[in-house]
Amino acid sequence: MKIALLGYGKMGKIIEKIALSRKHEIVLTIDHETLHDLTTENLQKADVVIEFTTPASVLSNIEHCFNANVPVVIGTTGWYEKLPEVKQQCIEGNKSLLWASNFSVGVNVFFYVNKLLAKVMNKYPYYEVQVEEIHHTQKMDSPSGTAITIAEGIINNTDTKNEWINVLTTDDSDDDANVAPNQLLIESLRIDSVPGTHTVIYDSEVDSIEFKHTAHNRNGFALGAVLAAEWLHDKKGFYSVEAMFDFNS
Ligand SMILES: NC(=O)C1=CN([C@@H]2O[C@H](COP(=O)(O)OP(=O)(O)OC[C@H]3O[C@@H](n4cnc5c(N)ncnc54)[C@H](O)[C@@H]3O)[C@@H](O)[C@H]2O)C=CC1
Ligand SMILES: O=C(O)C1=N[C@H](C(=O)O)C[C@H](O)C1
Repeated sequence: MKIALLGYGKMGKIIEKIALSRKHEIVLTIDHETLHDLTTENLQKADVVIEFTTPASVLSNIEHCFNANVPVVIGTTGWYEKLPEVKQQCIEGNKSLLWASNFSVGVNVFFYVNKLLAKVMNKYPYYEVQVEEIHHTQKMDSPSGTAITIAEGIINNTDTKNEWINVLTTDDSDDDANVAPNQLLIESLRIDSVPGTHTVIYDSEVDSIEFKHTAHNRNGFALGAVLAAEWLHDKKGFYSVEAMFDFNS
């Protein structure tokens, strides 16, 4: 497959390596210094685009891909309030887009089990639930996209929580956040070069249950993004990565 990479930072560079190892060809690479090459003509040299950039640039990148009529896999986080609008544009225009807050197999298994766990814990409301995420200090958005997906998995499967709130800290201090009973707290920590750690904690007076995913590096995210591009390139429509990881079959 011919792949265009939008974003050539930490993720773009690993995606390139994995795509080449799977015998794909990189026909276009764009970062903030080569934006002049981001043209419809250049995008149309690719069978599929993989986009890992910034919350500020993702929407215009999606528009470029839709205009060029090239399927696009979106890894960028921090723009999800626009998902309904983008979905509508994609479906009405008969375009192709797949997005994921996290492409790794391990995290997608975690998403699946998180929902089952939330259903079970809903029977025991004396456990208070919260989500913690830890990422490197260069991360632009908080909470992480992954933490939002985890929080939505809990909210949709519990009677006590109907919205999440976020508290961002740069140290491990134990300041108590002001959280209403209907709110699910997402605590975000930014530490050194952590690739991504997510924990769901159910705490009661007598015990705690912790469910945790730790990324050791970024290779799992990158492989998942290439697998998503292979899955999407001949399809039309708007997909989340759940369509690719069908754990029910
Ligand atoms: N969904 C997933 O599995 C994962 C998502 N991410 C997300 O991917 C995004 C990128 O992450 P990193 O690669 O770590 O960031 P990074 O900061 O290392 O790289 C971002 C790249 O985007 C480029 N860029 C900036 N503006 C651009 C534009 N208008 N067009 C094209 N490129 C542009 C920059 O030059 C840079 O090369 C973040 O939003 C992050 O949260 C990161 C890892 C996994
Ligand atoms: O910015 C990152 O690095 C990551 N971003 C994604 C997110 O916001 O969830 C996925 C992963 O955790 C790494």
